[in-house]
Amino acid sequence: MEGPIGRLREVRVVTRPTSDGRGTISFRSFVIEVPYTPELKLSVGRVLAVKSMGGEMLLLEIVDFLPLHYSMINLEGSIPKEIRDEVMDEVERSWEKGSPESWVEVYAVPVGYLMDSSKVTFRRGYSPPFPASAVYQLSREAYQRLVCSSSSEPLGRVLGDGVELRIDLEKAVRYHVGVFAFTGSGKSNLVSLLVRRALGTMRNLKVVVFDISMEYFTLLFDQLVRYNSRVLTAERLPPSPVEASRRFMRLHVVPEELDDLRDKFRVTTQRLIEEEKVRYMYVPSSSQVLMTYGDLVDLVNGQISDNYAASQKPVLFTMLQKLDALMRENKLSKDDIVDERVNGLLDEVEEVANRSKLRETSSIFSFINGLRSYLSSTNVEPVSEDYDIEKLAIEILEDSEVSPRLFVVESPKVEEARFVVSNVINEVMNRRKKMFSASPSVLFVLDEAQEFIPFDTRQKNMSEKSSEAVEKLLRQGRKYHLHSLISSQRLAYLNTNALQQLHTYFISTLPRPYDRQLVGETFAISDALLDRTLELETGEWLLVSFKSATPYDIPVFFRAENNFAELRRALGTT
Ligand SMILES: Nc1ncnc2c1ncn2[C@@H]1O[C@H](COP(=O)(O)OP(=O)(O)OP(=O)(O)O)[C@@H](O)[C@H]1O
Repeated sequence: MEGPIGRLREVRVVTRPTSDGRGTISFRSFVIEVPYTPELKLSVGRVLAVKSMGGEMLLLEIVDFLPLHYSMINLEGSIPKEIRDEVMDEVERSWEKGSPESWVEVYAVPVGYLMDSSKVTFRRGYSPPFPASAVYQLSREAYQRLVCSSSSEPLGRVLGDGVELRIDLEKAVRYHVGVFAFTGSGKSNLVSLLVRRALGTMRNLKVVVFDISMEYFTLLFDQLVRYNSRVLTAERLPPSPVEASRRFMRLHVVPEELDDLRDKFRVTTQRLIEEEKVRYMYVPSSSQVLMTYGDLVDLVNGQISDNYAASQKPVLFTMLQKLDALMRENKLSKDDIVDERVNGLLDEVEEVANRSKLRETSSIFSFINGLRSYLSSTNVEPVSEDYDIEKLAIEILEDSEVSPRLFVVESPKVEEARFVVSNVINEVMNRRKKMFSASPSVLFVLDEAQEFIPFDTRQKNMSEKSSEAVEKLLRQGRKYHLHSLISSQRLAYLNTNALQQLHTYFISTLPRPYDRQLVGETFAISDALLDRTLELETGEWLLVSFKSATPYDIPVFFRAENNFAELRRALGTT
């Protein structure tokens, strides 16, 4: 620990209603008086320690600070102007040289840890601090031990003191990651940086980026070149690689910062097309969405609860039992697509209906016939030799050194993107569940996540399906080594069940108080700390993590490395 910087003067408790309005939440805040000198260096996010009743040091994090001068405290408008000016001239001069009458009021909040100062060890807990006690600043080494993992390349530098921030990416990925910030704060830059670091440090990881804004082809360009990879587009490209590369480039915006690399991009894209790294993926139009066994069970259940004559209901229950037996026997899940195996079942149910002496005009017969004609009209065999979602799922799960590691799946049409997201995730999860091995690990990246897991799925086409798939991935994915990184502009628009599954949050400017309050409540962090995110510049982030990215759950403000700079370096153009 370094020498004392000041003394604890006051403890305040702030209480407010929770963001859902159902209860209240309180935060403690401390006021520390620090003597002012022109050399004094303070920054938001710095960690302090103060002696507590339990004998250990209580850790606090700075959320704000304000210089004060004794002469200004009672300098009200009732004092003649001439005297006010004279006092203020004096005070202004004092900031340059320091004065015993000036000090800095530092506001800090407890971060939920106590420190044994002799061994520099930390444990979770809270113990009330003694008022008027000396407050210390943590040494650089102690701070590093608190917030930095030893593994992986740095993600950036801590704001204020420049410590390199290294996080435990493997653990962060395992427990799912969220990136939340107002548009233009650097979300896609950070997401790309995280993908880059994850591929670099986790040798057994594959990454699948679902891209509706068509940004990641450029943001991860060097990574696509470096690793075996696939960029999958729903656009049919011309057969000639030169033409195809021109067309493909037209579909993508090369950011201004990389304008000088436009030619290099075009020529290399042509190579990627020749190597089949960039290729067309067949996506059935939404009208061709195929019925799953889950849909069929729902349909039969729907028939049972409809106004059917009582005489038909036992037959429908028999149909459910037979369906259940068929699924068990064939190890089918509710996400598997219905196929010709259902035909036999329909014959049996028809037989039961006949034996029950139901009238020929009974609606159950038209239900069975409807299902038969659906089965004969859908071609559930692969439509063609095209690369499709099934092939993608197979490649994602392929555990071989030569199989692709990075996939960018482009679909700018939101409804289609939801279809792709839900089908890819379901296909990968179902296949993985039937496998003996949980290798490789897979990270699914969902940018603009509000489109896939919206708060309200009722109004949006296909969003119920994508929301269900992503929620399942977030809940069950970890045991199958399937993980997720989601990014969005507004937390309020997202499905809250999904948010609770994320253990690591990167937050930049979130202008709406509700969004900040939601994060505060999820991680029990003070509003005052989250309010500081309003002052963050592009590329600056607050990292909060629960038992994952950092050794202890201490919120860290940092400046992320610039993804574009790394891209340039990798392309040898710096
Ligand atoms: N860490 C960083 N260092 C330097 N510049 C950065 C950093 N992060 C982002 N920028 C710059 O800020 C700009 C916006 O970044 P980015 O496109 O990632 O924001 P965004 O939040 O994804 O925006 P949008 O929501 O509009 O897509 C880019 O020009 C990028 O170069």
